[in-house]
Amino acid sequence: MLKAENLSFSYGSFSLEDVSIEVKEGEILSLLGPNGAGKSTLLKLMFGILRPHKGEVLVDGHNVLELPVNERAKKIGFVPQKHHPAFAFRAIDFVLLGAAPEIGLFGAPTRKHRKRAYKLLRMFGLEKYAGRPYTSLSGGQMQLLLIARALMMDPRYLLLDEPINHLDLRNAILVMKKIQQLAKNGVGVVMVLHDPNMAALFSDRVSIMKDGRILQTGTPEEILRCEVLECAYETKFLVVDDPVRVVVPQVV
Ligand SMILES: Nc1ncnc2c1ncn2[C@@H]1O[C@H](COP(=O)(O)OP(=O)(O)OP(=O)(O)O)[C@@H](O)[C@H]1O
Repeated sequence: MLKAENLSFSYGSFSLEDVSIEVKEGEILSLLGPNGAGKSTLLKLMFGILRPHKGEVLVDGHNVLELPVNERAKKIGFVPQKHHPAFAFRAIDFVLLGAAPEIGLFGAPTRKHRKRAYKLLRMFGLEKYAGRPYTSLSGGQMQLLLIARALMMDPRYLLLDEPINHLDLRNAILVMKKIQQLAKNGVGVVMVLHDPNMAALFSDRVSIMKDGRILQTGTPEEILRCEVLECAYETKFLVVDDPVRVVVPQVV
């Protein structure tokens, strides 16, 4: 279980207050909420990049801040929202960067690391791009590569910040299906999404945030309702349930 318990944190004028969420192995939890609600901040707290002023993050019972980097990387993988590589790594070398906590600053990847990196490229259908510069890949391919990099240490939990941002629908579905497959293989996933319909299709549970707080957590059916969405986004919505739940903003 990856568990954030009563987290509080602030950056000057913004504060996250008393936030608790948890995800089990094999479960997908989506985080929704308007811009600036604190979703990315919550993921960074869960990964241990930020230190909460109050509360703690426990991964399988261990405080995430007390784990050595190498141990934490075996537990949690993180895919950040923005990525600007310093230079044009080849796709295979970019994936190998995910093993850095194990390799260390002065070490070199072993045969085992290379084998795993190629296996991940194959898993995402990217093996033919292994030698291509990361920066020459499409948005969807880059997103898959970022996820592959986060999987190098075979983590039990994956934190994904807007994994389908900027992707067309075909690539978005491709990435979401890969995430679903990882969850079927036992990985616990927390992902930030902006599209409630993707959350409805691919999540076991949804948490909705506003102003640094969790408004509500529940099944997609419990959360993706007009009252909850209108409270979070201050916009009118239409929710249709046939044949699947569809959320549409009301524009008239
Ligand atoms: N490094 C920082 N220093 C100061 N304020 C920050 C910093 N990072 C984020 N913030 C502020 O904290 C608040 C929450 O930001 P955060 O990125 O967590 O929101 P979010 O819900 O992920 O937003 P979005 O959907 O736009 O990505 C915002 O008001 C943001 O401006």
